[in-house]
Amino acid sequence: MKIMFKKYCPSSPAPEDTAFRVRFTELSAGYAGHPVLHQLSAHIPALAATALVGPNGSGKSTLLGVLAGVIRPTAGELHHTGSRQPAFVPQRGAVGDALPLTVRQTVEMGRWGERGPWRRLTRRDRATVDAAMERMGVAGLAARQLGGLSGGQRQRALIAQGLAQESDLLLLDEPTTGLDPEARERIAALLADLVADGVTVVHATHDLDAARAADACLLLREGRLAAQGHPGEVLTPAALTRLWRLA
Ligand SMILES: Nc1ncnc2c1ncn2[C@@H]1O[C@H](COP(=O)(O)OP(=O)(O)OP(=O)(O)O)[C@@H](O)[C@H]1O
Repeated sequence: MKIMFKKYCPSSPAPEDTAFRVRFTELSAGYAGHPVLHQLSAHIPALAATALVGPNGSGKSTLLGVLAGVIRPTAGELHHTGSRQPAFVPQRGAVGDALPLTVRQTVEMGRWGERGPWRRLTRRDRATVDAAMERMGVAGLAARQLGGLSGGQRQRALIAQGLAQESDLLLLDEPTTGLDPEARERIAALLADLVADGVTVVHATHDLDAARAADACLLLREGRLAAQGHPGEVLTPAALTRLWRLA
């Protein structure tokens, strides 16, 4: 099993490097005594949005964890063309309501990878945090407790934490689940803006409209890749019926 981060060299990208941000081959992964992903081979296109779609338990979050580097593959190859560590935004429900954190403190945690949790943030760190909050439209909520926000506000604060990591690869676990249509649209528009600005976005989703708006789609079934390609080709009525009937 190999995991590789390629050194970033903007002046002379190899031709293949411009095409994908992550590529994996025969990738398997899971939890102690519980294999989940089985021999997946696919790539995540660079500077594009990729949707991970599949029924509950099909392995979307596990694949995000592998791409984020928090779950170690048990077999296969994983090749990153970027040199920056991916930024991972977990499911909103995984972030405790009871945590006594303000929005600003939450977003500041995005600098910990660079700074460490106990070091004072530099002026540049604070500017990065401010810019991330501004970008996600949560600057006006900076002093509010995370647990007291609406679902959409909280999701934007968590994405701002991801942005504060200044990665070129943003991984999001169900960023629009449980949100009303307006909040969903706002997040979809913000993610599209990030892609236009050079961020590669991968999001696990049950929201088929969000998946159809992506540039690429990986369809998972029981930890295996059922299809990959453009959402228009992958998310056909026949494929979706088959997938959910078998789920
Ligand atoms: N920490 C864990 N320890 C053991 N098994 C786990 C763990 N997390 C997930 N699993 C199992 O791995 C399998 C895949 O789960 P995963 O969360 O990756 O699927 P998913 O497609 O993201 O599901 P959902 O749509 O419900 O979020 C499931 O059988 C799940 O029970």
